Amino acid sequence: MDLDMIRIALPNKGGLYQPCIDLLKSCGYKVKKPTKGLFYRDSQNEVEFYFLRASDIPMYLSKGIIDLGVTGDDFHREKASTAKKVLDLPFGHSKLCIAAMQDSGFQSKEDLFGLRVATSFPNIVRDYFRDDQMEIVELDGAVEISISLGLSDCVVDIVETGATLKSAGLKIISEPIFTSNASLYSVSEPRNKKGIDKVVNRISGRLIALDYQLVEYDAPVNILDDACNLTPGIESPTICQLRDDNWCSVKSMVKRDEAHTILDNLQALGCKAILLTNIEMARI
Ligand SMILES: Nc1ncnc2c1ncn2[C@@H]1O[C@H](COP(=O)(O)OP(=O)(O)OP(=O)(O)O)[C@@H](O)[C@H]1O
Ligand SMILES: O=P(O)(O)OC[C@H]1O[C@H](OP(=O)(O)OP(=O)(O)O)[C@H](O)[C@@H]1O
Ligand SMILES: [Mg+2]
Repeated sequence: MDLDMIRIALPNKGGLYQPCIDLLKSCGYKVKKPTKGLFYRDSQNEVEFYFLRASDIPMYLSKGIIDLGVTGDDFHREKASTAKKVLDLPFGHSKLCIAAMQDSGFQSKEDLFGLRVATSFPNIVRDYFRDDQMEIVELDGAVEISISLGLSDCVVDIVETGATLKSAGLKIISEPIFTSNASLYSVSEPRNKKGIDKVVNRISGRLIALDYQLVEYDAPVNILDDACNLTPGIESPTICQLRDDNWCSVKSMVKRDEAHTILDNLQALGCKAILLTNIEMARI
């Protein structure tokens, strides 16, 4: 084992796979899953990628076998992992919901006491219901079909849009029991903290870059204060004098989801040559 290399676990398939690859590539890592293999080394950046089941990544982290891993918060909780959450990632948003047949008549958690519940998250379900009489049927996947096959009376399953449950003739009962997204987790006692921090700084820089855009515009000096109030930036806007003394050029970071409203308001103030661009990477 090369101790200089940081070992990073990524889900080998499913909904988290491609967003993970895209995120790491955008951070400058060379990462690809070999057609048959589960390992790829990026020597230049001193990292090794291991492609594992999302549900197994918490265990590898708990045992200190890998340094960093991306998985869902639901699996982290289910496996009672000792890994430390480092970053929330902007994908893999889902909920664990209780569901039963549309015509079952079940309306609340209490209606399910003593019955059979099928799930891939037995520990979360046990903690939620706290009912010794309930039978928890553990399944690896395709949980939604277990009721119509006669294996269970209800399920606790991952829901994003609800389309899977709907097409299986199921309805959601009560509030979600767990809300999840993909996160970057770190081993709790790092052997190479410097190396881990380097990776984490790149990824958090990319997340900031995704959250913000760069606005540049020319403002008449008499409205400069008003314009800067609209675009205060993170530290402070950059201001350059134009050749024409009556005008300044301003550059500032703005939140992506506020950018277009800010552009409307800058234009209404009398600013010109307003440009909005994406940020590839940011180190704040
Ligand atoms: N439809 C979805 N939308 C958003 N996140 C999801 C969705 N399905 C699963 N996830 C999340 O992705 C992670 C991996 O889920 P899952 O176990 O389904 O992986 P998978 O690779 O699809 O494996 P499997 O083939 O066994 O289902 C979980 O943390 C889960 O919360
Ligand atoms: O609410 P929805 O938008 O329908 O998404 C939820 C479904 O997505 C996941 O399945 P996935 O796509 O991973 O397929 P899988 O059955 O192979 O896990 C999950 O296991 C649910 O079945
Ligand atoms: Mg899946």
